[in-house]
Amino acid sequence: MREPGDNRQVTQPPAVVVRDLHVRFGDVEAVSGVDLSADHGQSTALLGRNGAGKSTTMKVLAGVVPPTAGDVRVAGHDAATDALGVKRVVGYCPDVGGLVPRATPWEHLQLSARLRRMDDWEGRGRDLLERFELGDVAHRVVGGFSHGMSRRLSVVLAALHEPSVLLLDEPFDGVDPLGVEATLEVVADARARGACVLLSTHLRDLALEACGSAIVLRGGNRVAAMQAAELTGEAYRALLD
Ligand SMILES: Nc1ncnc2c1ncn2[C@@H]1O[C@H](COP(=O)(O)OP(=O)(O)OP(=O)(O)O)[C@@H](O)[C@H]1O
Repeated sequence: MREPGDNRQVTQPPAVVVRDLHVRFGDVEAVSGVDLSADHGQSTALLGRNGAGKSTTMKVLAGVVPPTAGDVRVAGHDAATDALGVKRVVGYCPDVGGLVPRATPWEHLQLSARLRRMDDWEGRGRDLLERFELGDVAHRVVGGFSHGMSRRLSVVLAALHEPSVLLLDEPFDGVDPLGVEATLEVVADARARGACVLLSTHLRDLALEACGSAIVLRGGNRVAAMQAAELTGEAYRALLD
C-alpha cells in the first residue's frame, strides 16, 4: 500500500500484451510468433508488406478472431477466453467492411451506442461526424459512399465511445488530406486521455506523424520494434525485403 507522501510513480501494466501469437487459417499460418507490448497514452504503428499479418493481429486484438496459440491480453482481458470483454474495451476500425449499406451514419452511431449502453453520446457523435466532414451526409445510406467516406465513418465509429484501446487498421487508405488530419486528431486525443492506440498502415510518413513507436511484421513474424523516429525510409525498405 502507498503511504501519504510516497511519491513513487505508479507504473500501469501495458494496455496490450501479446506473447508468441500464432493464428492459423486452415493451411495458412497468418501470424507465426508475434510479440508486442503497447502502453496507455502511447500510439504504435504496425507496418509490413501485404500479407505480413497486420490485419490478422488487429483482429485478434479486437476479439474478432481467436488466437490459435499464444497469450494476448487487452486491457487485462484474455483474447482466448474473454473475447466479449476485449470487444467492450476496444474501438476497432477494421481494414474492410463493418458497415451496413442500408443504414445511415447516424443509424450506425445509434446502433453502436445502444450496443454499448451509452446514454450521453449524441453531442460527441455529431462532433465527430462534423470533424470528419460527414455531417451533411449523416442521414444518407452508406451504400452510396465513396471508399474514403466509408473509411472516415469507420474511424468515427471506432472512436465514439472513447475506448481505452483504439485499433485503427489502415485508417488512411483512400482518405483525403482533411480526413487524414481528422484521423490524426482522433489519435492525438485518444493518446492524451490515456488510451492505447495501435494503427496499421503502409504509409511510413503518416505512421511517423501519428505514432511514437513502430513494429514491423514480415511473413507473420515481428522483424523490428523501434521508436518511430528511427524508422527511416532506408531502414523501412531494408526491413521489408
Ligand atoms: N480468413 C483467412 N483465410 C485464409 N487466409 C487468410 C485469412 N485472413 C488472412 N489470411 C492470410 O494470412 C496472411 C496475413 O494476412 P493479413 O490480412 O493479416 O495481412 P496484412 O499484413 O494485413 O496484409 P495487407 O497489407 O495486404 O492488408 C496472408 O497470407 C493472408 O492471405
